[in-house]
Amino acid sequence: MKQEELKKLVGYKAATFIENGMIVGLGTGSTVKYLVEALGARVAHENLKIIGVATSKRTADQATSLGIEIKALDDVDHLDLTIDGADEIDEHFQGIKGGGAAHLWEKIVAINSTKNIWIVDESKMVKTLGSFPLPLEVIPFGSHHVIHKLENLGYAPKLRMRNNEIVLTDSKNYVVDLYLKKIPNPHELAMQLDQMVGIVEHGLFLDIVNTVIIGQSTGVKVINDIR
Ligand SMILES: O=C(CO)[C@H](O)[C@H](O)COP(=O)(O)O
Repeated sequence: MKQEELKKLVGYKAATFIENGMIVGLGTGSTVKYLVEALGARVAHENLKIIGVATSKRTADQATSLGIEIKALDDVDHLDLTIDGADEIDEHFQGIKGGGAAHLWEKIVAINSTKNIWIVDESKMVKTLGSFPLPLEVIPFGSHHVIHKLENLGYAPKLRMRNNEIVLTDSKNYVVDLYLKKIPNPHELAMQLDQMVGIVEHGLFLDIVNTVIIGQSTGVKVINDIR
């Protein structure tokens, strides 16, 4: 099966985890796009009543266009479940997110959610994190100094650009990707990055996910009760 088909498979599978009455965090990315598509179909044809909280403007726009009610995070008092994609997941189910520049909102939604499900194709499962560049959301003010400090630490930072323009997040911040190759101790790195002024949030999602749905060429694998 092609990667795109695996993304669709897990997106559609994840939509079946959503129950009537739930308040659901909706992630961002090309895999989540299929989840939202499937959820829109359930809302339209099964009279499913849910409220979605989107982790990006892109997801909010897609969900709204399909008739899914979207509320701002501060307009709900809890989230039952959040479903999101990931860029890498290691053997301890720690993850890297932010390939789509949405990890700040994604993390805020995730940590306010009772349960978190990640949906990935099998290429995202790795032994050790770090092949995927680690995204940081960085405040524009003083960002060159932050990048310089990261260079001095040997973290190979690169300001994310697209079509010769600096990429801006939904909060109008920059994204700096760290080309680390390997992250042997994600908790240690997360603590260090948490303490650096100017970095709003990093893409290490540690001890967050409860269920991972993996699209494999042999079918869908669901790993439950991770934590
Ligand atoms: O973290 C994310 C966006 O910030 C995405 O969830 C992650 O990049 C995976 O995206 P895709 O499903 O397109 O591979």
